[in-house]
Amino acid sequence: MDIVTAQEMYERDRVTVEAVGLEGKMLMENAGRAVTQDMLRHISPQHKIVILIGAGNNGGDGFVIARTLMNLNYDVEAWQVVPDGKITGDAKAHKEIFLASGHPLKMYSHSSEDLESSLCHADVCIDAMLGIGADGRLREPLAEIVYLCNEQAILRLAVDVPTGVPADEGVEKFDAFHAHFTTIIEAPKLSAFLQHAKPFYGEWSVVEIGLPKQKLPNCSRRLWGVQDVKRTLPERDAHSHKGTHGKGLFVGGSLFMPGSVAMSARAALRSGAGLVAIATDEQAIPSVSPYVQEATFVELKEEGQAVSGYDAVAVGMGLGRRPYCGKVVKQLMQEVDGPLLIDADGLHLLKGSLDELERRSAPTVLTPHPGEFAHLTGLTAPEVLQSPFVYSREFAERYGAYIVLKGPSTIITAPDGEQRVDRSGNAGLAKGGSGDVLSGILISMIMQSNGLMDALSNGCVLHGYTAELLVEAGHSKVDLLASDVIEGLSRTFRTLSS
Ligand SMILES: NC(=O)C1=CN([C@@H]2O[C@H](COP(=O)(O)OP(=O)(O)OC[C@H]3O[C@@H](n4cnc5c(N)ncnc54)[C@H](O)[C@@H]3O)[C@@H](O)[C@H]2O)[C@@H](O)CC1
Ligand SMILES: [K+]
Repeated sequence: MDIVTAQEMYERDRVTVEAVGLEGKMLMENAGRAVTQDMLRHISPQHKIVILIGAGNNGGDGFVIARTLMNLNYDVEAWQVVPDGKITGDAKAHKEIFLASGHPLKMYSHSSEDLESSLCHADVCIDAMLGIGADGRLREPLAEIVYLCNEQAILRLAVDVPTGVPADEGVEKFDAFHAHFTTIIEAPKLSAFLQHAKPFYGEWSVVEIGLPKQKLPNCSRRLWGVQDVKRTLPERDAHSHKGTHGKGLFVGGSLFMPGSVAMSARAALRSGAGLVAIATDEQAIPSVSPYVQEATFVELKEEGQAVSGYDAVAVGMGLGRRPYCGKVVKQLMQEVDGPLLIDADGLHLLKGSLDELERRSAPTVLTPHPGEFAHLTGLTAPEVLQSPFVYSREFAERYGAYIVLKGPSTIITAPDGEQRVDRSGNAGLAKGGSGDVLSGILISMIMQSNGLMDALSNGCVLHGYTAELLVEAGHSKVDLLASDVIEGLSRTFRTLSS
């Protein structure tokens, strides 16, 4: 499923109207009906419903939704919250159809008392005030109406985008309708994946309104989920041997942080890697080896390691930040001629050798969380969180690297700017060790897949989906450990192949 900016959505509407002749009025009818159908999941015939209708096409959708619900005999009060003169074009046409159908329309005047009393007696409030056309902070009377709605103990449903939420990234502060559920039209907008905007959407679903898929412009962003993994995960060949599934090297771990590299290596094996070697401090080997008995070991040396003969290398997990570790990361960037994944301490140390990153011709994968990405880019973490799509694309293009920007919505970016979003997982993953496990799964996927983007996207979903399955099957989001996710991979692979 594509993920679009407001501009890209307008372009899709334009192409639909111009290239295939589906008129705007017809699209609005489709949109209103599809949204109603979706919202009926949350509405019962006993509910009193208030629908709030704004000036633009989002309001136009509102007229269609109100008419559809009224025709189905639902108890609906439709409120137009802007002056008549502001309603134009397709929205005006649908207002006329609404009125000609004999349905009553209430007008919001300067005093909010009437609307407040209606909201007080309602069970459900549908927000069709503002969609992707929101421009700047909410102006009156919308700001006050949104405040009133958010104050009520009422089920709040939003059409396309909750009023006040910018569709795109880059906006720091806004007031907005706090929806429990949002029905998004055709494609989720960027803000549905931003930490500060996402809560306003509540749970969301997407409805299709008849845009001609074959004619739409290509989109460089898409959502990646379990179905995509099923479609693209390589099958294990019955005639394969351990070499077929790749030999990975994990560089990291230290006397006081032996667990990280151990978990990465074990996660790689659990997700199908054929052979795993670990380069770590000599003193760490006795504590790492019992946890990953299948691994072989090499001693991590200040003067450099032998890096040939591996299909992929990961560095950073539990490596520490001792002065010589920076040299280790630099040496790997210079000498690893296959895929190199840099995580955790490796990312911290990378900051001093970004020129090496730019020089690398083999693929490099960076797996930062927003704090690590902020450190790498010189941005602040709030800046990263406000505009993760644009900043990760800029960095990936500039340095020719793959970026896996981790979070509740993980954004995976290729050097050519292609982006995938994985929103699997749960709060149980917000624990030490999760990143190490993810790195192990990613290395394993990199070694077994043809394309790097599929490998990274599938790895992220496998990690998140495993946490979901574990919480369904008896764990809680509180007790879940990163090591449970490693052991849970067996259930995930079984589920995916059934
Ligand atoms: N053909 C299309 O373009 C379709 C559009 N659809 C709907 O149309 C929406 C987009 O329509 P529009 O482009 O008309 O935009 P909106 O309906 O989001 O709103 C634009 C209007 O809101 C007012 N406004 C903007 N910012 C404001 C603020 N901060 N405070 C108060 N008022 C503000 C403007 O005066 C303008 O009249 C989508 O979200 C979707 O719901 C659907 O009907 C499907 C088809
Ligand atoms: K809305």
